[in-house]
Amino acid sequence: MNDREKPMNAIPTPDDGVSGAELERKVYDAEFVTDDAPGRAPNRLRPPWSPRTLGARRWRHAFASLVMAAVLLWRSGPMVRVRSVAAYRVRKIPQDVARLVWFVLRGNWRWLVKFWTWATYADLRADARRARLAGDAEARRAAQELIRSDSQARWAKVGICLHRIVVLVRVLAPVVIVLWALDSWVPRGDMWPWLASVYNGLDAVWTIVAAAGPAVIYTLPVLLLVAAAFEGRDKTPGVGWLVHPDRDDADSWIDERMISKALAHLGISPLNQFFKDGGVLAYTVPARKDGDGTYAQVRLPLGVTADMVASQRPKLAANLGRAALETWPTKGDEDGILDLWVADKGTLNGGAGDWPLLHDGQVDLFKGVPFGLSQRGLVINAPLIGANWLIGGRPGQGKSACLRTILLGAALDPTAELWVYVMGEAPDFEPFAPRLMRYRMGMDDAVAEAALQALSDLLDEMERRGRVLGQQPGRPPKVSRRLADNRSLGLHPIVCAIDECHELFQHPKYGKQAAEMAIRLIKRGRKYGIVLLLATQSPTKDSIPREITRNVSCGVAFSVADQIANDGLLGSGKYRAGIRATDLRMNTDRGTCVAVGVTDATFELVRTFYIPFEDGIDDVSPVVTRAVALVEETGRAIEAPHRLEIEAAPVDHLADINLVMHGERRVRTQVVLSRLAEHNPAEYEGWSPSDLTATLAIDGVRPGKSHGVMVIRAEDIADALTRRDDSSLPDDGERDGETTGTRGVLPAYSLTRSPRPDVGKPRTGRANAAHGKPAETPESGTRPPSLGDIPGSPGESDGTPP
Ligand SMILES: Nc1ncnc2c1ncn2[C@@H]1O[C@H](COP(=O)(O)OP(=O)(O)OP(=O)(O)O)[C@@H](O)[C@H]1O
Repeated sequence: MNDREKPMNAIPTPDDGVSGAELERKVYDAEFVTDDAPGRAPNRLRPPWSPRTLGARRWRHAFASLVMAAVLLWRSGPMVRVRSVAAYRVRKIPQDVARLVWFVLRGNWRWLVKFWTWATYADLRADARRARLAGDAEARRAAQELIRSDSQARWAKVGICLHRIVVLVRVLAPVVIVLWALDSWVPRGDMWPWLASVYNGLDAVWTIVAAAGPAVIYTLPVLLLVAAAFEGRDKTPGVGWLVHPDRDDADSWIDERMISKALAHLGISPLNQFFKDGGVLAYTVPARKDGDGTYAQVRLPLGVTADMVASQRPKLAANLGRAALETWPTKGDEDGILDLWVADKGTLNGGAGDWPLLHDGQVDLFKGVPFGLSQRGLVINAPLIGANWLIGGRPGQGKSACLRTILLGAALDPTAELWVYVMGEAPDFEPFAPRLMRYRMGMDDAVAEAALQALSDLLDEMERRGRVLGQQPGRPPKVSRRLADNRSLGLHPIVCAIDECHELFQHPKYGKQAAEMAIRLIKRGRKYGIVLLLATQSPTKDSIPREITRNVSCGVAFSVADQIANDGLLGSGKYRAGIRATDLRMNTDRGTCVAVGVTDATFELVRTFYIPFEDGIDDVSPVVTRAVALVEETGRAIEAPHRLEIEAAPVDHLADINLVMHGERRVRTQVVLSRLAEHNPAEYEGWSPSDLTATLAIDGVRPGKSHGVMVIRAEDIADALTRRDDSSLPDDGERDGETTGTRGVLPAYSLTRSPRPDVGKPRTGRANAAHGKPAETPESGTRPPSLGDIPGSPGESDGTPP
């Protein structure tokens, strides 16, 4: 390459055939093309790879990153909040200073008043005055006596104090004088070493006291000022002078002033009048951070109820700068107390996150199953034992997913027995099949019939459990973890879930019976570890019996259309009390529900955990596999476990009624019923007056009327008993050998249940098809592995309910 071909900025090398001097000259003549910033003198001599250039670049880069980070920090949420507070405080400085001065003055005045009250017994004197005006001589004498004794006690205390001071001075004075004299006459060097070190220690203490003295003297007035300002602070609720921002800053927090302001603009006349007259709301719980939001409790003024505020929820939310879903005004302990919880802006939009038991963990059903996050951001453990659930909402809002989460938790308790009935074509529970003892899914009658059979079997099981419990030492009133763990008793938890249950209750053939049985189970099964989980799209009074909605302990409502559906799921009056799933937005708030009965709180706004089972994602099956392994590990079986069969002790209703008459001539039927329930809850709890009438009718007794109320007469019962005893004498041809005790038991529910002639007819529902389990069809001579499958138990032979 000749010189002309070389680029201007090429560096000549000795190989180019130039001398060192030429090389140097050429270098000076050349010009480096650098990418330095314009305006800066080009670094002609330093090549871009020189260490100094690289170092400078690194510095520039570091500086740029630093600036970038500072900008990001400046714009971050917490910084914006800090800035807004700081700006707010700066704006308020003059006002705050004036307030502080006022507080200090008022604080001193309050101290003076307090001292005066204390010194002159002003409060007790006022009591005495009031008593005298009221003519209450006793109270006046008591107040005067109190003043006298209090003043004596006060002077006695002063005397004791003075006496102690004198004693102290008497003891200390000689010691101090001796020490002082010794130190004055004897040089330190001549003293015993221990005495010298005592003096050195005293010197050190004195030096510290001398140094700290001035500091204390200077800080004391400041402390006094702070204390006076604190004493003189505004004590009316809702007034905070340090940190409360205005509406502009409402994104960050809510305080009493903002709540009062928001309430003052709801358009509720008595509330408006209250504020107009200068009223100040009393906050029984001042606004405080509560989970992901703010909670406050307000005592409303005369003429205003919490319901009135709840009905203005959208306006209240707007006044507080929140969405309606983020604002929860509800009735407190009384109608006049408003519980208000306001979510931090936007926090409810996030999901609940991963289910805590997704990858590992086990469940104790007696402690509950994690199923969602409360509005306070805490994990809610769904109570199952002793509870029944009704889950509802508009289609596609997360009911089945919620039911699946609860069941999946239940599956992780190896002692739990699970039954699932899906009254529609939905594969939501297919992956559960290996862990389920009973599973039917489909839209045909056979599934409805199987569900009815399940309810009937659960009722039988309930009776059996009642008897087993009755035989245990101490007659425990309900199943406990300890009893459930005792396999020989068969008292383990049974969880029966019915998805789209309205299809069952509205079934033309089985609906009525299913509803009756479900009601009995819900009312009485809780004690016996039997749990019913119902999910429905349609919680109206036609689709779900009123008695069910009234008696379930846990109601869960996803987004619902109206007040009827809301109260059907959560209980009547909930809508009026401000507990409204109607505010949950369809699809936007999918997976979020309003739940009652799941905690001690009046309601919870729950973001439910979601365990996906759709679009090729299946997080459910691995948990089910784990659950099955757990069952196997504990040596249990998914199939019908052994259950202790206790011979049903024959219940003699007539004798029981006679017993609870307590020898009285006439007893009201209602009283008899409550005494019977007390006497034998397993048998009589849930009995209605018509049950009693029907039972008495068997023995020819009819309740009569006395003073307008239905009563049972002791003489009628005694006659019936005599008649019965006579007719059961051995020489009675017809009833030969039959004693009272062997006449069999009339199952409590038989009064409301009629035999089902169709049991045993062909069924066509699908069962566990995906998992290779045999379909439960009568043709194959099998029926669902039911509680009747215990050897020797009734119904084993023909599959007919007892
Ligand atoms: N907790 C949740 N978090 C996030 N998404 C959810 C949650 N629960 C449900 N979803 C979404 O909502 C969809 C519908 O849920 P799901 O099938 O449980 O509704 P559903 O109310 O039972 O509907 P349907 O009444 O039609 O049976 C799910 O496929 C899922 O994508």
